[in-house]
Amino acid sequence: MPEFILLISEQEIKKQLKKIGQKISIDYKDKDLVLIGVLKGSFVFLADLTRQISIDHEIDFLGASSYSGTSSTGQIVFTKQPDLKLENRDILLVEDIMDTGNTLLKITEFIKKSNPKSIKICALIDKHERREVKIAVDYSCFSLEKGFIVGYGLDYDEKYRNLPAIYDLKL
Ligand SMILES: O=P(O)(O)OC[C@H]1O[C@H](OP(=O)(O)OP(=O)(O)O)[C@H](O)[C@@H]1O
Ligand code: HPA
Ligand SMILES: [Mg+2]
Repeated sequence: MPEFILLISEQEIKKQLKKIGQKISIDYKDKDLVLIGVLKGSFVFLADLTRQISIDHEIDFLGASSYSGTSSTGQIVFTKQPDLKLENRDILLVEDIMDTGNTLLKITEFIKKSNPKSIKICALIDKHERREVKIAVDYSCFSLEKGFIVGYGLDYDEKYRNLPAIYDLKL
């Protein structure tokens, strides 16, 4: 039976999202902010984060998938492309987790082709142990060293996205 070790509670997530939302609202005041949620994992995080941002902004989605079980296949497949025009706009990529960093590196390179004014990254979890590429998170809600994380949108083979808090999964 899998075990779920609570790492970050619902209350802690709520408190941290309020802070990050306020910071984004200040930093992007007078900018043309577009949040791009990376599906599927970011759907819960994005839904809560957007409601903590007090300035006008638009929302779009991009789909990227590479994990099977607890490891990356190394093949990042784009399952959806953004619909909005991104040229000359201020893009904030919203991700559930940066792990090896390969997904966000590839997405950043892809979005750059649309000639945005700026691109930054907001991640719920910045996890360090398996990092393979040099890429920085601009807005990090929680920093973790290791573990395989589920809940609050994050899955293991498509399950456990519905858990309300953030857990370390022990298989
Ligand atoms: O930094 P990396 O090692 O590339 O890992 C991070 C990516 O992996 C997960 O996506 P996944 O492939 O599981 O797709 P999902 O969002 O649909 O679950 C996660 O949502 C990130 O997009
Ligand atoms: O720790 C993780 N949990 C869930 N999905 C992931 N995708 C990359 N790392 C993880
Ligand atoms: Mg996944």
